[in-house]
Amino acid sequence: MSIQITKLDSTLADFQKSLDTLLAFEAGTDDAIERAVTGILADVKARGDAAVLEYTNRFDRIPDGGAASMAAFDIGQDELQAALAAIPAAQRDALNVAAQRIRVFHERQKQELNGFTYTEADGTILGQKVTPLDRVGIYVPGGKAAYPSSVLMNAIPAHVAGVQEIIMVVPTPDGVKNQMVLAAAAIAGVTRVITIGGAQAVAALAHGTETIQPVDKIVGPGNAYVAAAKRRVFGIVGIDMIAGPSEILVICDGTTDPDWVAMDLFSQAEHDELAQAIMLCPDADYIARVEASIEKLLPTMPRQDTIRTSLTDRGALVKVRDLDEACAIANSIAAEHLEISAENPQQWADKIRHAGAMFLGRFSSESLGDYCCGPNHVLPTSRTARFSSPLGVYDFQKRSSIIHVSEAGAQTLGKIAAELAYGEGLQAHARSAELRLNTPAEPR
Ligand SMILES: NC(=O)c1ccc[n+]([C@@H]2O[C@H](COP(=O)([O-])OP(=O)(O)OC[C@H]3O[C@@H](n4cnc5c(N)ncnc54)[C@H](O)[C@@H]3O)[C@@H](O)[C@H]2O)c1
Ligand SMILES: N[C@H](CO)Cc1c[nH]c[nH+]1
Ligand SMILES: [Zn+2]
Repeated sequence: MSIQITKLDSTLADFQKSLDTLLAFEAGTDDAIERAVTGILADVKARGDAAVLEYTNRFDRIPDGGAASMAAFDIGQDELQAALAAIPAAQRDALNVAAQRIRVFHERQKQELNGFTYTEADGTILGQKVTPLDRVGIYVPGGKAAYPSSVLMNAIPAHVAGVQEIIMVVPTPDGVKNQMVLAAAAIAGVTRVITIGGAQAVAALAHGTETIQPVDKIVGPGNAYVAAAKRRVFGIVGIDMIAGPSEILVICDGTTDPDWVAMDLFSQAEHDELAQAIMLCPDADYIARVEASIEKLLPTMPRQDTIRTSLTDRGALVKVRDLDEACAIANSIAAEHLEISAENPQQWADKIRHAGAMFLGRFSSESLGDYCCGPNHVLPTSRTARFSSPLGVYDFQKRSSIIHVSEAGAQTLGKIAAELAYGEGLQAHARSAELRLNTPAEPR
């Protein structure tokens, strides 16, 4: 069955409109999903564990009539270690190497984020103290596929930041626990694993229940229900970002093997029917070759229905005037993943301002970044890369300002503060500063 992937041409008058239509998707804004999530959040807040239990039994199709109590969803450290010991050695080795590379990258990130202090001539000390969050919830998606790599990507930066308690939630559809997910949790040092998912898990982490203590922040990707729930609990807890369905944008100069590019597009399309996969290229012949590769390779793919829907609904092959224009379009799309599959990729990367992660050169397939390069794979989607960043150590830390004013400093700063406070009509502020002056000023 041939695939109808959208073809756009940037030289045509209706190009921008067609592109906007293709991109018009916002995670967590579907009305029906919003209504369902609002109900679930309120119910879990009101009824706690009983509601989480009911929703989990129903949405995750827990067998044998469902679990009788929340205890059934808790996975102890023994079970995590047993899973680590039981998985094939090749999987264990791959997880360990990936974990180590992710740790090294995030340790480097932590060094960049250290606090600082400096002392002024009059002895006043100013600075910034960085402290980890106490307790975080990490959401690991598990509805359509299991993601051991997402366990590592969420938990390792939390660990590196110094978070003491990492509570992981992950749904187990049909009650099936993925052993690699449990093994990854053992490697990443997760404190507690609870096999619940969706909006009910987000609600439990945010509000707390009889058996789950509320966390300070919830991080991690998920489907539209998870995204909508995170949006709604923001303020009660912190959230990292809304990381929704995956996206890939490939800028290609037309010299990469077209099979490579086709498979790179598939790699994100296979996540979700709502995933987005787009290629920008100035060479019409090459675009036709990529299309032929898509046709050739799709029947070989196990998840071809998902890929087909994703490419049909949210995929595109775009003919651009040149790579400069490709970079401008890439900035407006602000994709989660941007591959620059071209000679001298750095010259084009210099022109990119908005992308969750950039993969430079034809050997940097996005799939390597998903698993083991080291940088985080939890990335902003739905054009939010314009204002947000990959999940990182900074998401698990906060900053406190340090202000230690000397007596001499209080003389200079007191006069300035008082002047500004009177200007704002705030007497107490002004007097508080003036009382510390060696030569007290008369109240104004
Ligand atoms: N950005 C990233 O780093 C990243 C990484 C991995 C996966 N992803 C994305 O995460 C998403 C994972 O989605 P998923 O569905 O596989 O797993 P998920 O864990 O996000 O969602 C499964 C849960 O959704 C809830 N749900 C499903 N249907 C429902 C309904 N009708 N009503 C109420 N709740 C319902 C259930 O509670 C279920 O447990 C995909 O879009 C994938 O592309 C992103
Ligand atoms: N590409 C996903 C982020 O959009 C992450 C992932 C996990 N496993 C495979 N891929
Ligand atoms: Zn992926």
